[in-house]
Amino acid sequence: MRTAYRVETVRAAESALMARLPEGTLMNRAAAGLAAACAELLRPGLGRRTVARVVLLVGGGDNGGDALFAGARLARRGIGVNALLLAPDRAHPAGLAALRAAGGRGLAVADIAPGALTTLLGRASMVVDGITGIGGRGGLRPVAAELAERVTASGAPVIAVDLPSGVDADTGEVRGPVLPATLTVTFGTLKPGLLVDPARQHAGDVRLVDIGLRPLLPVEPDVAALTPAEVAALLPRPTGESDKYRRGVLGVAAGSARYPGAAVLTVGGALRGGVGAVRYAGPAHAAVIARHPETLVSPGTPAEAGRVQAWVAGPGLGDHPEAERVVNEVLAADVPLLLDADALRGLDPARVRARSAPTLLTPHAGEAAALLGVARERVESSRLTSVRELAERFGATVLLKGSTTLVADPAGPVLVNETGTPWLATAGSGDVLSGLAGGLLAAGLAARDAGAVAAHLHGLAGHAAPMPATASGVTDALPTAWQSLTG
Ligand SMILES: NC(=O)C1=CN([C@@H]2O[C@H](COP(=O)(O)OP(=O)(O)OC[C@H]3O[C@@H](n4cnc5c(N)ncnc54)[C@H](OP(=O)(O)O)[C@@H]3O)[C@@H](O)[C@H]2O)[C@@H](O)CC1
Ligand SMILES: Nc1ncnc2c1ncn2[C@@H]1O[C@H](COP(=O)(O)OP(=O)(O)O)[C@@H](O)[C@H]1O
Ligand SMILES: [K+]
Repeated sequence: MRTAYRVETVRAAESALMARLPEGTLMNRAAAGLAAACAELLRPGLGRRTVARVVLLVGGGDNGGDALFAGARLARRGIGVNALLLAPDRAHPAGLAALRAAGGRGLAVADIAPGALTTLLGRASMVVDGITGIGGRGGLRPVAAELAERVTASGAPVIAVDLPSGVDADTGEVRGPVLPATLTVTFGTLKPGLLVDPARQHAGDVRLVDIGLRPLLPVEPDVAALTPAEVAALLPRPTGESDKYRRGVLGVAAGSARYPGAAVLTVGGALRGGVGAVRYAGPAHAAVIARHPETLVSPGTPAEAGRVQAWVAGPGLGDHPEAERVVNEVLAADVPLLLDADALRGLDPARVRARSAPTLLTPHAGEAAALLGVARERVESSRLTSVRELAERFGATVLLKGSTTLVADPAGPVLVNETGTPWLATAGSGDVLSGLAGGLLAAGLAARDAGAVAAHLHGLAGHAAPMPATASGVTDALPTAWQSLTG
């Protein structure tokens, strides 16, 4: 797993580690990793014998200290380094002394004329952002924000130290001005904000520098991303003893006379979720059988459909009374259940909490907002907080779809999917995801794993589908995605 820890945990681990090591060791390790990353990016320029010039943005904390010590290392290699000090009286004293001793310059931002600043930034091969790291509070303050704007306008590549300045390390929220980076060099461990949008979008590529923190971090992270190998290990595979019933049967209650396509797409995803069979129950049975002849179809409701190991309900059900009956029946079934789309409308947390079998809810931001009684924008800006709140409120696993797909249980780490692509934002692709995750539930995966594995495969299929991707194209690309994981 790629793991991320919140600031409080990082600080506790850092203090425990610092107590065992000579003063300055951790900052020295951080600065060495940062300088190496900068030098690597500068190398092509140096090869053409252009003069490399680096500008450091230095805040009043240790994030600025990292930048200054890294700048000193670069200056010792003959690179021109200018440090712009936002709080000159609080700039890391040892870091500033090291930079000056190595031939670099420290300048108070307030003392630089606007024209001189434009020239400095215009000539910079790169800008190193050491304004704030894990000590940053809220969006950048006015002086830092103005400087950030000038840097962005200059077009110079920005290397963020630990985090892009202005983002919330713990939640991935961005509440005000921020300095977007080309590359973020982070220390000891990833922070949740480097994995979760909108902050993640500002981090560029992320490189983790080992400073020896890992053994001091708790086993359980706050946020994690499954690696491809971990996803591959979770994929259900038939064995010699398997038959179609033992592999799992998924029931699908989706689609309506008005939306038959939702049934077709959900079943399509379900058939590629590693189950032995898919039962479809509902009014779109003719459309389903026409497209997927391997489906066991019936026109009735879930209670009449026969035995299944899990249910998926919701996509395209519509909002008529029959849809309500369908949702009531699957809520009463004592097997794992995935509820999406129309099945989420007005869903009562008490009814979900009362279930003894696992429940997986898969809202997009609008559906999540309705369930939480907040505005959609609040969910989009606070994805991590929102998914945790929903999981807690419903006592269920929640997969929040969108620019970063997150899967949360009421307790424990939130899983983030890293394979997604905005091409998946196409009508019906969520239906495919529901079927796929439902298939994995029926095959025996825990709700959290089913959600995370489905999101991973769905993202890979989104990349593999012919452009521009359609929901049917994503469905058809799922075997390619599956095979890319299993070799
Ligand atoms: N601990 C360790 O072992 C290691 C830590 N390491 C490094 O230390 C970093 C943490 O350092 P830190 O704790 O000093 O906080 P930091 O991120 O520099 O921010 C505080 C400064 O920012 C300012 N400021 C705050 N908000 C602001 C805003 N919105 N807009 C503008 N300014 C704002 C704030 O001002 P103040 O509120 O005090 O007025 C203060 O000056 C960490 O990310 C990593 O890089 C590495 O060396 C590895 C070892
Ligand atoms: N900006 C985005 N980046 C990556 N994935 C996205 C983005 N927007 C939507 N998606 C994905 O596209 C799918 C859309 O699902 P959903 O909103 O339920 O649409 P529909 O109801 O039309 O099927 C989800 O898997 C979601 O995570
Ligand atoms: K920073």
